[in-house]
Amino acid sequence: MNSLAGSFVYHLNRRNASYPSNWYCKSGKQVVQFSTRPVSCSIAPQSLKPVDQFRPSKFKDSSLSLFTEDSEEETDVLIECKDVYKSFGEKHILRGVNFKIKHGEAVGIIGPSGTGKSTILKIFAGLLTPDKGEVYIRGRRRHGLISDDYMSGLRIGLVFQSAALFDSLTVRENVGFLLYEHSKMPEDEIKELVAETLGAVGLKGVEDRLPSELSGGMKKRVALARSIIYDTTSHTIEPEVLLYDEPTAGLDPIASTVVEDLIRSVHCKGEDALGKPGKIASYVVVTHQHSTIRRAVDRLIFLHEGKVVWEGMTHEFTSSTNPIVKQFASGNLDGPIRY
Ligand SMILES: Nc1ncnc2c1ncn2[C@@H]1O[C@H](COP(=O)(O)OP(=O)(O)OP(=O)(O)O)[C@@H](O)[C@H]1O
Repeated sequence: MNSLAGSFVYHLNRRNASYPSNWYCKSGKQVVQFSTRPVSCSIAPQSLKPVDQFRPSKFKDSSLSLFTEDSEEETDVLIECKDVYKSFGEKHILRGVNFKIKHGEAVGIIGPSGTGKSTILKIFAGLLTPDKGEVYIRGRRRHGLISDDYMSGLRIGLVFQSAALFDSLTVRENVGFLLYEHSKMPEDEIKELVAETLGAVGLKGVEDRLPSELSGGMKKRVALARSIIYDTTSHTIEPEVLLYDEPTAGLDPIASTVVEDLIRSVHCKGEDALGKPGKIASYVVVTHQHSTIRRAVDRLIFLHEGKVVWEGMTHEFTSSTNPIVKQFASGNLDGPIRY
């Protein structure tokens, strides 16, 4: 697994794609670690609609690539990969990846190690560019990096494998980081919002702790809180899509269940720990864990040797007759997947 140094909600902002390695937040504390600016990409402030009423807009700008078909099915598509290729030097990782994720879906991307699952998430987030092929987000072609001007307004949250909290900042400062740094919200409102957001992920009374005083599972929940918090005073909408890279890696089975349920709870079809409807419209989880596959997602996309080899509903996974899926599901050493 490739893990990035910084990881949370990313602001896609062309002017500030990177920070110097020694970097200080407003409070004067050194937070370093970022090679890439934390972004909470915001999809153009549109009229706020409940997520179940949302349909992607059509754009008139002819310089943007659009879906050519105008069917209801196409307008429901949130993310589309069309024949995406990506190599790192001689390593040809993605070799013609095609799939669509619809608005509102909870999708898992699974497959053997090194097959390019995290690479796909990074392409969605604009941290990497495909060598060939196209990625569309809400019908708008993602040409390049987080600097994509026209993607301004798109909110994509990332929760990476390591919680990647700033060690020198308290939980409150970590969760409220973007608001302290980039919003005009008064500090007491941020404090209140941070407490509420931590409550939504089932964590109360830990605001003044440092990350070193938390368990692994708690850190992941703090990272999740950091990715779902947003400036309630601005016109931007809540995160459109959250991308989770191995959110349960390294957790014991019970801590995994807590995180899996949490992922469900912040989805618009769920209910958070405070009993409120979740705010995340759609999410994509990259995982190896069977419990996460079963519990946290509805549909699966199976990647092998750089291509999608199977797609299906989660309940179809264990009964699939596809030899690659069968081997992966059973953990058998014999089969088409070679290590
Ligand atoms: N920036 C990079 N530079 C060079 N190689 C890279 C880079 N990013 C990824 N790779 C390589 O690409 C391959 C795919 O990596 P990726 O992390 O996407 O796989 P994965 O399917 O998520 O793997 P795992 O399940 O083990 O986490 C790996 O061999 C990795 O070493």
